[in-house]
Amino acid sequence: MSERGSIIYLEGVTVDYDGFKALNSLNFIVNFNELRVVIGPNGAGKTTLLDVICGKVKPAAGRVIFGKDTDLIGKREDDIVKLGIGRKFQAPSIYANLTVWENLDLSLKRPSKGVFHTLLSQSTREEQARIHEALATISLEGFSRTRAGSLSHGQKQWLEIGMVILQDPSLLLVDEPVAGMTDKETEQTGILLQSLAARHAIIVIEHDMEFVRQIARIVTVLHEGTVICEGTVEKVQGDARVREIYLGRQKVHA
Ligand SMILES: Nc1ncnc2c1ncn2[C@@H]1O[C@H](COP(=O)(O)OP(=O)(O)OP(=O)(O)O)[C@@H](O)[C@H]1O
Repeated sequence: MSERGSIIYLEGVTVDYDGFKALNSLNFIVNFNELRVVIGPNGAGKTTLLDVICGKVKPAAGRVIFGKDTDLIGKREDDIVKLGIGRKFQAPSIYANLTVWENLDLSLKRPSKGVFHTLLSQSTREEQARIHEALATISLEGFSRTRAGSLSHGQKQWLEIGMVILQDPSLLLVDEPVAGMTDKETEQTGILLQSLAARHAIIVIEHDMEFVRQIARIVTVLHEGTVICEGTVEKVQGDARVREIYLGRQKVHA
C-alpha cells in the first residue's frame, strides 16, 4: 500500500435510521501517518463514523475507500480487520484472568487456532520480540506476568491498545481513550498515541478538550452527521459555528 495520499476516504456517506440521518452526505479524509481527532456534541455521528469504517454499519449512500482503491462498502467486519483497520473500543475487551503477556500473545496476527491452542504453543523468537516491543510502547514492561484484571483502568486501556497494534493495522480507530483516566494516565495516553502515529494513521474520537489540545494536529468537528469545521485546535475553538453548537452543552475551551 502506498504511503502517500489518503488512508481512508469517505465521500457522500449517509447513514439513515428510519429517516433520521446519523451521517448526512459526509465527506471525510485522513492521510497516512495522520493523528486525527474527531469531536462533536452528543449524537453528532462520531461513533457512527467509526462504525461505517469498520463495517459495523452499512451506509445508505456514499463511498468508503481504504488506501489507494479498496472499497469497504459491503465488506464484513473481520475482513476489514484483515485489510488493516483496527478498533479500540471504549470499554477494554481484555482477558481479565490471563496475564498481560498472554493477552498480547493472543492478539498477535497469526492464523487463529483458538485461545487454548495459542497459549499452549510456544511463540517464536520474532513473536516474543514483538511482544516485548509492544510492552515497551504501552509502558507495561514490568507487568508482563500481572493478571490483566488487576491492572489500573488506564493500564487496561493501554493493554488493549497494545493488543490492537500487534495486529499491525495501517489505520487505528480509537473511541474516547481517556474516559475515566487520571490526569497522569491521560497525559501518558496522549504521548502513546502520538508515538503510534509515526507508524499508523489514527482517528481518535474525544470529548475531553484538554486532551484534544495535547494531541491534536487537525481536528474535525461533526454536527448532525456532517463536518462543520476542520483545522487546527485554534481554528476550531475560534469558529463561530462551533462555539454556537457547543454553547449550553459543553465548553470547547477549557
Ligand atoms: N442503531 C440506531 N438506531 C437508531 N438511531 C441510532 C442508532 N445508532 C445511533 N443512532 C442515532 O444516530 C445519532 C448519532 O449517533 P452516534 O452514536 O454516532 O453519535 P455520537 O456523536 O457518537 O454521540 P456520543 O458523543 O453521544 O457518543 C444519534 O442521534 C443516535 O441516537
